[in-house]
Amino acid sequence: MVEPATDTIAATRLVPLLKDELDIVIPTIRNLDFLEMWRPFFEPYHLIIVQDGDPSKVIKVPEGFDYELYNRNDINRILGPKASCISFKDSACRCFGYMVSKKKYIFTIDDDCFIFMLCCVFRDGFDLLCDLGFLDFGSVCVICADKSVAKDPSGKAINALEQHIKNILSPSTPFFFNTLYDPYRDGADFVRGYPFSLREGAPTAVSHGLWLNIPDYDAPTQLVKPLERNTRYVDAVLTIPKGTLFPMCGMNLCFDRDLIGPAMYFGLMGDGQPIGRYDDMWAGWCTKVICDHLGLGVKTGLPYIYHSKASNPFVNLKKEYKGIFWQEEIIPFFQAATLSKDCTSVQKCYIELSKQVKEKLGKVDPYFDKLADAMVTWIEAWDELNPSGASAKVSNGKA
Ligand SMILES: O=c1ccn([C@@H]2O[C@H](COP(=O)(O)OP(=O)(O)O[C@H]3O[C@@H](CO)[C@H](O)[C@H]3O)[C@@H](O)[C@H]2O)c(=O)[nH]1
Ligand SMILES: [Mn+2]
Repeated sequence: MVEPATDTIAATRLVPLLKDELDIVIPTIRNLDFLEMWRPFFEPYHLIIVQDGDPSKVIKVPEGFDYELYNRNDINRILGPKASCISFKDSACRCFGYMVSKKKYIFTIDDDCFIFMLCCVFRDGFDLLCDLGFLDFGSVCVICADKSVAKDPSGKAINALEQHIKNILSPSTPFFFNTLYDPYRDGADFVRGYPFSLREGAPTAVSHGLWLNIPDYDAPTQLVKPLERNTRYVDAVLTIPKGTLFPMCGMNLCFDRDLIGPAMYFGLMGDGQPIGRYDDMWAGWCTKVICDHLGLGVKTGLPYIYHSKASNPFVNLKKEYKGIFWQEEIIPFFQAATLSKDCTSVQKCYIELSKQVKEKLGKVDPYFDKLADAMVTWIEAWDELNPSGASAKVSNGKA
């Protein structure tokens, strides 16, 4: 058993921020041994595991974690006919976890993502990861190849979840760009010329983290640059300006469920669908349009996680290829999308958006007709499981 560095355990045990207000959602078709690496950070939190693929397969959850696990049979049982809006055989299934959660915040992470400072948290983390087949022997930490404990500028071991929580609990600046990045971080502030009337900022709805080692590239880029690894750790958190879309990746993502949860539908992907790997992208485009409309902020940058496994670029190309040309029509659609002023809730915004998808993207491909209908089903299911006014303090679901 790999012993985590004691100072890290102590550091993480001291600050399990939002322990009872945040759920960690993990989509998986693999095993969950990766949780051992995250134990000091994740053990205090409730996990919602969405098991994709064959529901008869038993997914073993390491001892000591508080979790609920849903497979396809559970999704069908809970949602009935509305389960048709939840993708099968695609990481898009993770959005079911957002719907069944009872908490105010969600952090979602893939099962091949690690604390990128592996050797900084677990002296022998690499050996265990190599034993588990996640890494080739001889890998070195992408940041501190000498395997010393790397720290952030304040000298603390990096805690990805804590950074997301800091991002989400501090305001965003979507209306005017601050050139010194996030003005609410220690050691930064608003620069000269920044209007004082805007310094209160906007509520942050989304914190979008990044990845070291395997970057989240599309299949063509993966094919052209199979050996490219991201080793650039940029110590910055940025608000994505109002009116600007971005490609949201679901690998390392945190959001405020009360502020934007109903917009985080990851679409119809995978089995039986003409497209895959555009789940998080679709959710990100809908989310950003709605955040802009409601005056909410979206941040990107820290924290980084270490993404260990590249999915197969040829399989990815088959999943993505329609998306690669459809997105040349989808992006202008979202860039031009406007929501009426009586769209005062996320649900109303989302239903309005679904009507525009049907009207304007339905002519691109009949798939978007289906997707628009699924967007409505998603909201119906969300409202059924989350009757408005339900207390955010309701206890966790069953394991
Ligand atoms: O059919 C599936 C495939 C995978 N999963 C789980 O989803 C995540 C991501 O899977 P994986 O790491 O294999 O894929 P990546 O290409 O690295 O993922 C990136 O692309 C996006 C795909 O839409 C994804 O959000 C990004 O992270 C793992 O946890 C798999 O276990 C699944 O549930 N069903
Ligand atoms: Mn991956």
